[in-house]
Amino acid sequence: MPETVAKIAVDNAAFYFDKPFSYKIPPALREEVAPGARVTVPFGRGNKRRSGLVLEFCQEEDTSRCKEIASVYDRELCENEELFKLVFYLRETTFCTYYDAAKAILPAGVGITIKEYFLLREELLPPALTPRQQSAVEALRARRGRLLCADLLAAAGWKPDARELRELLECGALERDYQNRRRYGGDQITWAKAIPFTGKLTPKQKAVYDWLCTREEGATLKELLYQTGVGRTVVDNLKKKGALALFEQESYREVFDVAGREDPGGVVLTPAQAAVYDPLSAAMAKRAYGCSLLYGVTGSGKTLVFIKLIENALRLGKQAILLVPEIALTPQVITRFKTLFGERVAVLHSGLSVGERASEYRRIKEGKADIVIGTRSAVFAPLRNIGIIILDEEQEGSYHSDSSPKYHARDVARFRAKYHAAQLVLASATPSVLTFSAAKRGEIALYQLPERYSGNALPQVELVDMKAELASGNTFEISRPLARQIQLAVGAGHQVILLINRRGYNTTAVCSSCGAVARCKHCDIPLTYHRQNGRLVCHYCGYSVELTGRCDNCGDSHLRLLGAGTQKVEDQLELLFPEARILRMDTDTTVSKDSHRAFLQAFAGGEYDILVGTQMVAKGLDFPNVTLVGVLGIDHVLGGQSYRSFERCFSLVTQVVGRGGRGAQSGRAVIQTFDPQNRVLGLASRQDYDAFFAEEMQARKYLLYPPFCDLCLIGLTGAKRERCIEAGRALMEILQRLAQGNYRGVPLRLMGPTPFLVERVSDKYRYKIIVKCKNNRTFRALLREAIAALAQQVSLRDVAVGVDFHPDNEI
Ligand SMILES: Nc1ncnc2c1ncn2[C@@H]1O[C@H](COP(=O)(O)OP(=O)(O)OP(=O)(O)O)[C@@H](O)[C@H]1O
Ligand SMILES: [Zn+2]
Repeated sequence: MPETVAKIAVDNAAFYFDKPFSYKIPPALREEVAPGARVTVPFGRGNKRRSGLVLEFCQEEDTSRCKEIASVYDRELCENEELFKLVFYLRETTFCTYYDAAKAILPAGVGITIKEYFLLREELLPPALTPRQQSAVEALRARRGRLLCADLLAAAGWKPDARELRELLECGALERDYQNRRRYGGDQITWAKAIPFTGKLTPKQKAVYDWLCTREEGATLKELLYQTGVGRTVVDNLKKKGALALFEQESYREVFDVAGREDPGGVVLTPAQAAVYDPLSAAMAKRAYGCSLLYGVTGSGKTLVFIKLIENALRLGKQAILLVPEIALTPQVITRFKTLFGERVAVLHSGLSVGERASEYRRIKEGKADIVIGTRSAVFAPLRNIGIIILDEEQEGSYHSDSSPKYHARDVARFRAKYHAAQLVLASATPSVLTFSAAKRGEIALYQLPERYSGNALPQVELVDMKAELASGNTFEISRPLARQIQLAVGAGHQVILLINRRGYNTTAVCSSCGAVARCKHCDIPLTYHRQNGRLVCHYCGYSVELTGRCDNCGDSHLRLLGAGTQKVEDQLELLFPEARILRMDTDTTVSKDSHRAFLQAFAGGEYDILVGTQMVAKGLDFPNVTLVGVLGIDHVLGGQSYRSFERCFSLVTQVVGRGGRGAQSGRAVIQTFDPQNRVLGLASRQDYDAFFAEEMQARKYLLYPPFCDLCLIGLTGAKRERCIEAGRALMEILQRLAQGNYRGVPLRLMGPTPFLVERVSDKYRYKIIVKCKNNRTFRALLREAIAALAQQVSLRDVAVGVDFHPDNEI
């Protein structure tokens, strides 16, 4: 008799092993188990519990070797056919596992962790026990016969595969037991507070304790670790000694309420804006999929068009998703939309606590919200009846996920818009070359807003030659022309935004005796000095050391700080403009969740004259009183290694220049560079996107880059460099063989293996093979086959293989 089994993909699989396993469905779970359900199953020889995703039901003749599903913990995807289909789409197009795809689609916090215990069965204990078995049994008895796996191993001094442990399991005296724990309730953040203490402390513990004593009300654990540079264990040991207390506290709320209300009907579009709105709203009413690019200069009122389009969607009984590239942008946008649409707006982004996200998710699922605003992952919002999806600043790199699944929000949005027969609108003042070329070829519709709403011209841009500044004796980060403009603007009661393209006080520490740069122990990257905690910090892995001035390379005490960061510029501004009120915003000052909103509100309210910040101040913000924008450190972007460096530089300059002159007064911008003759900067300062686009297309055609081909990066990661290279060479050979065999005729260019720009991160070596290709089903089949063939070579299994179809930083 054939029996129905569930095909299940498990968590923690390498993607070439990610094939469904058959499991029997116990009668008690018949009702609950369905395709899309997340379940726990016994897996492998030890029958350890794993999470898994039910893909489908099947009839099988011989089920004698099938195990049974243990429990069901989540049915989210059973109830949503579209999102379940998205799992398969993500796996096919991004080379992730089924389970990772499901994890990305469902909100964080819906997941579970599985805790593993041992149970003692006294009656089955063998008569004679070894000393270690004896201590294990005693430890179990002390806990009424049930102990966490790890604790039992520690008590007995066993490794997980110890023979003495296996004996007890085999005779049944020990039994494994599992408990699912929902990772919920993340609204809490952990705080630490010093307790009067006189006992002995290690030097590290003492340093932490002394720092904490300076904080009367305590500090968040995160800040404590940042400021003192120690690991969590030091803190835990202090707690054990009774020198500090850890406690949980409710975090701030980011899903805030807004005071006023405004009727969206009161928003009146200009004729130019209406010319964009009319055809798009007509298309929405027709209920057919469409994709368009809204190319509108900074300050042209794209947001107003979004508002009206979304209002129209609601009128048609439909729903909307608005994606923005940065958390920093959400407060302004959310305030605007909440004022207009109130409760109908839900917010989803990574800055929310797990609890907040779960509650917003629920509101969306229950149909209490129809407008979802958020960053990349909000594209997965469980709306059932989407009319429009908008990607604001569609060219931004943050729409691509760097961890598995390495999806691009634009692709997911397209999938969803097609499913719902909805409109997909990509908006930008500087569209990506890819999107603009698609619009030019007529593959997607093109709408333009060439004028600012205010009628003002775009700000006038001045390029300042920093070589000349240096030559004339100004060693400050701020050039004299910029300083003069700041003086004028602040004097007139206007506001200024300064963009600095780095964080930290100084970028690097260099030894003036031997010339060595202070580098991270675990990554091939220089450390960055942070003044707030007086430490050199690795921006890749978080490693940090105290800055002593001593060079690790030669031992001399001649370590000097080089380069300029936000903190240093802030200091110099204070010197130059002692009267001005300065606000610095970067990832270090905005660690706490609510600070973005608080800072931006204060700036909007006129509490500050100058806003200094990293990229987070460059985009999307709308402050009518800003008339001057200064750009420092743009040369870093220009000199970037990516084929998109010029595009990024052009976009960044345009965006930041566009923050000025949005209100009644016109704006000005000053860009400091060591390369004032640079063509891209020249085009950017004239805001000539069309000329830039034409040049860029020529270069890309000549050098073969997107849109003239697709890119694919195959990453090889492992603890040993030689193994990565070896695996890379083997994979190259396999790819070449396939391309000359069954896949003859598939367009393909292979390069590599070469190291990543940063070869080692967190003690792992990283190599890459770059493939220029046509990313379609055939190519992906070839790639799958090649990786599966590589996985056959057992000797290379310690190298992890990953695939990225948007490797913009590495090519
Ligand atoms: N139809 C309109 N009615 C009233 N105000 C408008 C209208 N259109 C634009 N504005 C105002 O003009 C300013 C710029 O608009 P908005 O912020 O939407 O520009 P944008 O195109 O999104 O710019 P950016 O690309 O720089 O983000 C805003 O203060 C906005 O309120
Ligand atoms: Zn590091």
